[in-house]
Amino acid sequence: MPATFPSDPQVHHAVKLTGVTAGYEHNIVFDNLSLEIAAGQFVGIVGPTASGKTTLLKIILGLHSAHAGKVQLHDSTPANKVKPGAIGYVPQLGSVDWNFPVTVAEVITMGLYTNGRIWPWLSGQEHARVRDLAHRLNIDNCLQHHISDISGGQRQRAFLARALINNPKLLILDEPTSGVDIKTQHEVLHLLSDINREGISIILTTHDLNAVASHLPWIICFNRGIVAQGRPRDIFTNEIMTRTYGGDIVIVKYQGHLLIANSTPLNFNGDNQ
Ligand SMILES: Nc1ncnc2c1ncn2[C@@H]1O[C@H](COP(=O)(O)OP(=O)(O)OP(=O)(O)O)[C@@H](O)[C@H]1O
Repeated sequence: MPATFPSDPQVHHAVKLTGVTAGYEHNIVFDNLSLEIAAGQFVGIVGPTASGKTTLLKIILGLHSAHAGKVQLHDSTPANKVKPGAIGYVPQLGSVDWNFPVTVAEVITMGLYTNGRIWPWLSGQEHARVRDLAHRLNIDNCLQHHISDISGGQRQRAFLARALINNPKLLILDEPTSGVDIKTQHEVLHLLSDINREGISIILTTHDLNAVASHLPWIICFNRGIVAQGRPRDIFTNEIMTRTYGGDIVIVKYQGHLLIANSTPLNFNGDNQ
């Protein structure tokens, strides 16, 4: 198993972190972190809660400043100098206020305002782009619906369309598979694979280990630093899962598939004890 994604001088990087230390006031979340993600990669970051996954995404996005180290996007650009819109970001949808009075079309259109523009009118071309993206993501029939009146999977697609509206080269998603059923999780990951095949680099975080094991080509196990990274079949081992999560995860190989389960038995009430 390669320790890192092949480091080749010819490889263009979507993201390169060198010796990055980051955290909040007295809480250092990770120290001296180096990470390279090649352009065109589709990477899943997994790890226990509070292990620093969102903090890492915020550092890449330039939403949070590192205490030390260098953050580069697309080979040489300092992360905070990247053109607005060059990175598409889908935040954790758990943090969104669904009572906010906006329609799906307005959510998608908001993506156009990340570049600091203030005029509210869309050109004919921009209207067409909103419609095309909605069609592509199969939400064209709910463009005028209020965001509280659509399903979790449709909301995820609406925010994905918002992130894609500026044709980003890099797409970053924080837990895009949370809060939706297993079928929708697979649909979202299929959709992301299609988007990745068009040349967009993708980085996502997730707690859905089975979903990423079957859909993503490259996994980073993260717990306040990189525990391991590689292809799912090399990463989802009992040894690496124990190092990442402690002792609660077991891996079962069944008919050529990896099944990842919580090893803590349930009692009669269904509560973990
Ligand atoms: N805005 C903040 N201010 C202070 N501490 C924070 C802030 N955001 C996160 N933290 C702390 O930083 C650590 C890492 O949090 P982070 O959200 O990056 O973890 P995570 O792996 O994304 O968690 P989860 O899987 O639960 O979303 C935690 O100890 C958390 O309490």
